Amino acid sequence: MSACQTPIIVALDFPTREQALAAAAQLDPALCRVKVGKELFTRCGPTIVETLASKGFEVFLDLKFHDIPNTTAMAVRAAAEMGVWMVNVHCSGGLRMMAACRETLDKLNGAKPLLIGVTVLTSMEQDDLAGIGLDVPPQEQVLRLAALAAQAGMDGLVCSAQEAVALKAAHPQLQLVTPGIRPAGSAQDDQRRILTPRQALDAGSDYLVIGRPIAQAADPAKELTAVVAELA
Ligand SMILES: O=c1ccn([C@@H]2O[C@H](COP(=O)(O)O)[C@@H](O)[C@H]2O)c(=O)[nH]1
Repeated sequence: MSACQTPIIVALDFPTREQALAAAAQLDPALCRVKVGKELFTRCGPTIVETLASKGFEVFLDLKFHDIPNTTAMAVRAAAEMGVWMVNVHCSGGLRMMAACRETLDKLNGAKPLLIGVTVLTSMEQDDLAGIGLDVPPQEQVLRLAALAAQAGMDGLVCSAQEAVALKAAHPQLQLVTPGIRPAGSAQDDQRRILTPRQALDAGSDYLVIGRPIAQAADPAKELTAVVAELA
């Protein structure tokens, strides 16, 4: 049973172990989980996950695996054996790839991470999709990938909170993990499909991924407390 009482996941996108741990030291594991992504993991490796877990944090390993079914399933198994709380793969790897991950996790003994499929990155809008040959609105592509993820038995999706209402209607069993969260007044940065924390929760998001607005703030604890208050 998690000690965390909120849906907030803080993205620790830092180039060094010291910076990530300094930010984490200002966060309370009762108020948030943490996310280790490509930059921090590539710099630090699995020990950063172990250290954050030893400090009481549940860790979302956000490496967005995307490869052939066997390779992806073995990567997911390695993440599970690391003890992470959540792991993800790209839905665009296809049904057989996601099903291989599901099957591999189901065969493991002990606690298993939540297996989450990434739909359309929250940094992308319709023009970006057109650029890669997908001339459809983001929500249409998200729903198409969500149907595949549901068929594969995934636990949830990474999507924008802007798609949460439609996704909860179509697939109520899938947990929605939503980056692109911007408290009112925060910089949009490279994100495109954004909502505020309150809007995201009201739309049906289960977990809110927030990086720069909390982790890179002068006072991360204060920013986290403000988001917790907005959600109360
Ligand atoms: O569609 C996606 C999938 C993952 N992310 C990750 O979430 C955080 C968001 O950070 P912010 O600083 O709040 O923008 C970041 O680690 C991304 O890699 C995403 O933004 N969108």
